[in-house]
Amino acid sequence: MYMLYIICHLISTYLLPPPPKTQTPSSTSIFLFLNLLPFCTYKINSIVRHKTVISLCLLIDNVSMTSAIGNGSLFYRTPSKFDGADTSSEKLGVLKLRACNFCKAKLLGLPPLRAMEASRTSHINGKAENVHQPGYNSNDQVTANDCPGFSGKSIPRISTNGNSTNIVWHKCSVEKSDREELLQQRGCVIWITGLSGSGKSTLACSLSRGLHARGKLTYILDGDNVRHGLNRDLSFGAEDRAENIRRIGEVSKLLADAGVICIASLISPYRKERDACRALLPEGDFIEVFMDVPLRVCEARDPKGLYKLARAGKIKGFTGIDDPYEPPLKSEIVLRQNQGLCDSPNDLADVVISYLDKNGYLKA
Ligand SMILES: Nc1ncnc2c1ncn2[C@@H]1O[C@H](COP(=O)(O)OS(=O)(=O)O)[C@@H](OP(=O)(O)O)[C@H]1O
Ligand SMILES: Nc1ncnc2c1ncn2[C@@H]1O[C@H](COP(=O)(O)OP(=O)(O)O)[C@@H](O)[C@H]1O
Repeated sequence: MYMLYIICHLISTYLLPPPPKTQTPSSTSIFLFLNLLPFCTYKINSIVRHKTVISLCLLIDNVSMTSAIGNGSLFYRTPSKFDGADTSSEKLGVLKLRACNFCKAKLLGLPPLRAMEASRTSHINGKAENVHQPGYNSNDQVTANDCPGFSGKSIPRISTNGNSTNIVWHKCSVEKSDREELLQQRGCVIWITGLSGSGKSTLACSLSRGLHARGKLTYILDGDNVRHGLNRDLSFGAEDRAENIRRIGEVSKLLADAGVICIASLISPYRKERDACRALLPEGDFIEVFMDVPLRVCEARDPKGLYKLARAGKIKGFTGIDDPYEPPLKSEIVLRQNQGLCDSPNDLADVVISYLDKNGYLKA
């Protein structure tokens, strides 16, 4: 068999015509075919399974085929970066785009993406729904949603959501679980609630630092900070607070879907709105942390002087003073003082990290 390969190789190298000067797509394909033919006869059976195909893809795309197969046998010398399967398939015309993606994933050690068929459950309005696409064929490798501009046969489901009419949910074959595998963690929301001065922001920061040190991707949505941008239009009136909570809940959901461990720290004084945020996420992915610190402790801390202003009547509707705070009834984690003393922020963060660890959020 090896002899046969060597003979074919010699024929390919010395007897086949020299590379064409003009590189038209048809001459390119014919020339490539002639040159690959002897090689294929040697290992036609294993070419799909064997790493040869991996090497071929890379070699074809990255380096001159001249050095790979024989002297002057092939003609394209492409840039050394592997920046897209379309480029290589366009140039060579023979290698399947999917094969190239597979090879690239193999070489980079990435797990292959699941087929579209396995991923048709989606969350719409917080409810798991089966995204039904009429005409969807499980054998289709590309759907309209996967490829904008593709005029396939599936008719998407049009829906109405609040004031948004005629909207369509677009799905992509790269899903939450794919991102989680990449990040080696599970996307979730840690929702820290409590009075002003109870230590929400401090805990959020310690937690983020602790998780970051363990190689986990986090992002903090702090009420104060979000009110500097996205929620700058909102006041501290009941309706606006509810909207503040709702928006942060929606952004948290997106971050969790991105695979991130999202840390939301805001007073979020209303139980109903907090529970609505919980309902946006799959079971277990909303972890409520209640900073159960008495008002007198928060007031004694008063790091921003706001309690003083509120007591003096200079701030109206201050939470805990003249605006309500509804403590959670059943949060996953309650952090309270021990014999009148607060644990350090790092110790409190460790409690949360242990919870995440125990419940499998720190691995994919
Ligand atoms: N009226 C009133 N009540 C409570 N808090 C007030 C008020 N006015 C301003 N602040 C400052 O705003 C921070 C709270 O913002 P949040 O977005 O977390 O509040 S809420 O969830 O919408 O209730 C809060 O920050 P924290 O102390 O970090 O909680 C206060 O600094
Ligand atoms: N675990 C803790 N023990 C003692 N003091 C704390 C603790 N966590 C935070 N603090 C202090 O309490 C004050 C309020 O903390 P902060 O994180 O800003 O609360 P919040 O975000 O809930 O308003 C700050 O002065 C902070 O240093």
